[in-house]
Amino acid sequence: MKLEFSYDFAKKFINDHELSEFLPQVETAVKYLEEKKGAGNDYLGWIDLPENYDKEEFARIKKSAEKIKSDSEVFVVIGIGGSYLGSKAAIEFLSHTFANKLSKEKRKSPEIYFAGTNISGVYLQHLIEVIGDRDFSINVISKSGTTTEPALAFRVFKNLLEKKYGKEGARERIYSTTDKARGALKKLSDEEKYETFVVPDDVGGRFTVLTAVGLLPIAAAGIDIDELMRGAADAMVDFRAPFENNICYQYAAIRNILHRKGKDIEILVNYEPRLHFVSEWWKQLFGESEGKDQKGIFPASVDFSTDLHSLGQYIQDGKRTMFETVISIEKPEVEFLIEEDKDNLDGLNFVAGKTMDYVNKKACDGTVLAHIDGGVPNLLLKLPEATPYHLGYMFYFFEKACGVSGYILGINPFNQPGVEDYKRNMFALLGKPGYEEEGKKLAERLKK
Ligand SMILES: O=P(O)(O)OC[C@H]1O[C@](O)(CO)[C@@H](O)[C@@H]1O
Repeated sequence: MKLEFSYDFAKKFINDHELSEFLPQVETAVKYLEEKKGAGNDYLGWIDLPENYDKEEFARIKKSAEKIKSDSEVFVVIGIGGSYLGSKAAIEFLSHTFANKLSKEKRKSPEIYFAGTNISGVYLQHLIEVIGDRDFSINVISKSGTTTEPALAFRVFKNLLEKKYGKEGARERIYSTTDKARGALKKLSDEEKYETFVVPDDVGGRFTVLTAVGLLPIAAAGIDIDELMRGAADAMVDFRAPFENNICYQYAAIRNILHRKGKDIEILVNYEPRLHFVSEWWKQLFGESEGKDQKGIFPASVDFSTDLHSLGQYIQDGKRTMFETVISIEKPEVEFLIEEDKDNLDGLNFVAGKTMDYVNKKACDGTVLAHIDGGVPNLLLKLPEATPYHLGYMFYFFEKACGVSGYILGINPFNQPGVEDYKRNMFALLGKPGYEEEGKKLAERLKK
């Protein structure tokens, strides 16, 4: 088993005939995607990426990762949105939970931190303090090269590197991932002769995890990127199957059927902290792809059992506008045994001799049943284990499901016009040349 999908716990909410009646819409969406006939069809490079990628660049990624591992105690990855979430998801999912806190010998790769994901001076200052006087390298990732958050962070770390190692030395420690021909970062990278990797033209930011955008940081974390790609390649083949054997299309269909019944929110649920950033990646993938033209399922996420003690009440009992997709990992990496306590003051001796994972899975089963009883359909995704192969497989599963689902919804899943509005306002308020008039109007509105 590579990944299992079941909608048994949504059947109470969907009549048998609905799925077969929905089939023509799925088939049209798939046709749009595979024949590249739909809106945004110039951004479909991710579809055959697992076999059709730049092998020379892939080898260079591995070589650079080895260099980073050998000459850096700290590696700072600078990027935002699709330029960081894929690698962050993979690194968190596949590494030791406290990797940055392990000794160098145990870690076998640098401490990895992300920057350019916010506009916080406090965050930057604290990260600089964490690096201290240790050797470090950076990977600046930006397709446009002008996104404010990473551009500001890059200024900071580029200066820091140049002060510490001189211009020549810094050049050896700056890895740049950007457009192959255009943009501010490409220009600088060429001038400074940084080791440069490409964000392909036909792959939008949120679909770039299997390009250099995701792969260099993932490889630098000591993760086997061949296995990641192998998983994605298998998914690419498996998810060309007809609907009845294709869990990717089934997932896309079911979420849309539920959406049309008023389930406007999909909550991605996990029971393992290592999945937290997979959810963050998934939220950008679906949110930026589907939320447009005043339509779309709102993608949310929770970390259970933690959030059962906060949002659990709402999910069980609040407005009935949501469904859940639960990801579980079948085989835990660690069998953590619960011991007998002679006083048994907490009354938990009845689980002594069981593993934490056993209890966790019972919490999951119990919650799924409680939530469907409360009117929340549950979809289940079972991942056999936390390996690069299975993650690559799941990344591709979600990417293709997102493309199909977006076309079912009747939007262009591959653009993101809405994210420009806040940027325009921010630039105007900051007094960026060319935005003066707009800036005055906005300042007036803020006074009221
Ligand atoms: O790689 P860039 O150009 O810095 O963009 C980063 C992110 O910003 C967005 O363009 C919008 O905020 C995302 O789609 C993208 O993932």
